[in-house]
Amino acid sequence: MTNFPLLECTNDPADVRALSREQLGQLTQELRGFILESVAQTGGHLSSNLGTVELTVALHHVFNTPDDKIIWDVGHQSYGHKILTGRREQMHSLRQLGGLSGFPKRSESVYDAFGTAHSSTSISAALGMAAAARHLGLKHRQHIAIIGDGALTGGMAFEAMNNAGVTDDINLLVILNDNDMSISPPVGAMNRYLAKLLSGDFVNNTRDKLKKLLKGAPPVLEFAKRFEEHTKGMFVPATMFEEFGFNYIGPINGHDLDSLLPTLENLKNRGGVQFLHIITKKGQGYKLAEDDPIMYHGPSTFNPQQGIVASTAPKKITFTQVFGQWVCDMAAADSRLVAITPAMREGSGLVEFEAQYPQRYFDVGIAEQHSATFAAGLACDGLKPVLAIYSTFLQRAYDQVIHDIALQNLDVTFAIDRAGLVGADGATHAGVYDIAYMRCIPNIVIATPSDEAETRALLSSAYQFNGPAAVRYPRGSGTGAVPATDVQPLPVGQAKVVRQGERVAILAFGTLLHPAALSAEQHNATLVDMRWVKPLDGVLLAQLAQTHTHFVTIEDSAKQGGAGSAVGEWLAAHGYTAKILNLGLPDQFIDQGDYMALYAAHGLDEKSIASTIATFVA
Ligand SMILES: Cc1ncc(C[n+]2csc(CCOP(=O)(O)OP(=O)(O)O)c2C)c(N)n1
Ligand SMILES: CC(=O)[C@@H](O)[C@H](O)COP(=O)(O)O
Ligand SMILES: [Mg+2]
Repeated sequence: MTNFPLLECTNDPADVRALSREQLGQLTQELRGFILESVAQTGGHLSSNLGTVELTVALHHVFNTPDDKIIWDVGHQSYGHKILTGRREQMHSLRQLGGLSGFPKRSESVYDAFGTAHSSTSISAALGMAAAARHLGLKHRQHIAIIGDGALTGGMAFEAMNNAGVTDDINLLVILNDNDMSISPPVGAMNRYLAKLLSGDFVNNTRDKLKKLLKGAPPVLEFAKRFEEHTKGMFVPATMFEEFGFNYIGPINGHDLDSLLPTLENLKNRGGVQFLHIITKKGQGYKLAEDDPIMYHGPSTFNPQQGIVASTAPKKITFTQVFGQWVCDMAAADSRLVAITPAMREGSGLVEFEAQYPQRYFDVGIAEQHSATFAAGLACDGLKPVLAIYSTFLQRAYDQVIHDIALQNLDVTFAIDRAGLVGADGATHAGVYDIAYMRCIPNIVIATPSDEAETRALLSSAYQFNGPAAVRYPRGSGTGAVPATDVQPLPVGQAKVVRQGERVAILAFGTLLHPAALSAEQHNATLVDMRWVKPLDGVLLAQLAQTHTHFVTIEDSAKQGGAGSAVGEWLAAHGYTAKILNLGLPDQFIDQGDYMALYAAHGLDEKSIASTIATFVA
């Protein structure tokens, strides 16, 4: 690693507060260089972090952290903050087992005022803290929420602003980090509105008039004065943020310390609800990331000199790609199909679909609740919406799934990606609750394919099912089973006996079928690819219960309330008394790490499964 002389002496925000203006400039350069080299070695969220370097330095210089509270929305841009708050030397462990989390985490540092990772929570949390400070008489404490233009598309941000704008006697500063990007290009009317604030009528007019007014003033003062109440009132039309009750300031250049520092100093002592709009560039300072912020949003390891080089080695197709291919093929076969993503076009495999079917593609922004009810609305008119959504983000739309879709038995297909553990993103992104939270909902059917080929077929089954239907599949690839090219479905609620044995029945839900196969051989057990959590294959279960004494269930999701619980309930309800062992994830949050290692640590690799089953059947 390069030497970073000033950064290496900066161990605490108190050190940042002590730096001169000139040193702060040097610190931003070193911090940016360190982030690039460090993320290149570990992988992680690069572009967003490069874009918030100046803001991070300015915030820690101006505010009195950790007493003042900084809340990073999503938190994928908090690496600079981690580095300046005593975690520089642990950055090599970022997103790895036992290492630093890729997101702010209260248990990791006193400077991480609030744990984030799911978007659009920062204003609510900061407002809560600000209200608590008022209640506790902590008059001087500052509460700062930093939210991106992508995260601002989330409904919670508006709920919080709606509340904040009428809350008296609090210190709340919302900083909108507007880089005109979500993961993919931003969508929606809010994006258009922000663009309007930056362009033409609004800013140019204002700037020209202010220039005249402030002619001769030194540059720093020019910025500070620009925000004085009397000039603002005279020249700047009210923004929607002002209509919400905020004092709107900006837009200013978020890479220019001479703009950021005086503005933040000015805001620090103002009190009330303030809204600062800064303009930044995702990937700032690293040309490759500036040019392709999507590619550099969350890269794995790479050489910073070369940039990301596409591997030439043959790669297994991922589950996401299976979905991406299927949705295009099914759309070709059925003109009623429309596809929806809440801001995860690339991650959900919808790039090609958008290219082929732009009129049938909907990116609704980071708005999972809305995406579900929007799907419901489409279904009411006979369209067949496919909602592509990560398991962890579907949690956001729970009531919409129940109340707006299932209760009305609407024909919506859920393509649930990132089911199971996801690896480097850790507990915040784990897709391990979906089986438990969905299987209690009437009307819905839920499939758990064991490989890529089955994923495609079960997507067709779910799509053809007339009602809400979900297919959950993991990140990455599986056995490499080549999917068919047709869109033939498998029957709903029918499992597949993979191996016929006796006495012991191993019922696998999803891809853990494969590591369980060894145990089936060892114990001459029956091995079943259950395929469906709901409905369970009752006919097969009854046969097995009459001929087997021991049942083992296995799933890559939370055991409590999961697929194994469903089997246990079924056996009990039908009066069977077979012994049952449920294998799955425990009742605890599982932090980041290599996901194979994490499954092994929780007894879900081939070897551990074999030994647990051996003990159970002995
Ligand atoms: C509820 C939720 N949905 C989706 C995501 C996935 N996600 C992470 S970052 C991101 C884009 C955020 O854009 P923005 O807030 O503008 O930050 P930027 O990446 O531009 O720095 C998305 C969609 C998430 N973290 N949380
Ligand atoms: C911060 C965030 O929520 C996303 O960037 C997420 O990390 C993407 O995950 P995948 O890499 O699995 O698409
Ligand atoms: Mg953005």
